[in-house]
Amino acid sequence: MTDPAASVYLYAILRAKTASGFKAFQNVIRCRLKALKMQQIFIEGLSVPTLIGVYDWERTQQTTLIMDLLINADLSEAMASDDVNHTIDYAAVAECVKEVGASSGFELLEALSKAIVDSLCARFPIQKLVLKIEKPGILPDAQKVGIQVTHEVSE
Ligand SMILES: Nc1nc2c(c(=O)[nH]1)N=C([C@H](O)[C@@H](O)CO)CN2
Repeated sequence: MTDPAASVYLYAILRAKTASGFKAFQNVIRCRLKALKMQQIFIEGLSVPTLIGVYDWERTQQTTLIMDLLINADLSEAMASDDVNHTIDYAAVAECVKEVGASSGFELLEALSKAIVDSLCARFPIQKLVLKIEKPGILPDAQKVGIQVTHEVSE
């Protein structure tokens, strides 16, 4: 148990005399531990130039995609140490995504998303990743089209 406050709650449970008191304290602990796991890093509106598209006219030059990333990770060590080496550096994440974009030439956003997810999860201690990829100005009656994928890393 990484949270020092959790031991306080545990002590409180041991002191709880009634069944309802015990349950209430159990719920406090559950909420507290859940909240501690809900640590996220995000990047919004990342421009990623890449060769992408099904049709010939899309493959004559790179398209700039816009990506949002939401990463669940354990940030508690960096919270305590204030050291960037103890967390997932979002600048490094952005660089990794741009590298995949620059070096790939997929037809589908789906295939590109898999390459990005694989690359990020291989390099960073990610628990869960939500990746949204937007392709602006493609359909005449839509501002943007795109996909969103969620990847959970099993323990
Ligand atoms: N689900 C998807 N549908 C489409 C994609 C895609 O990547 N995923 N791509 C295209 C074309 O490349 C589009 O950009 C131009 O029509 C079509 N549909």
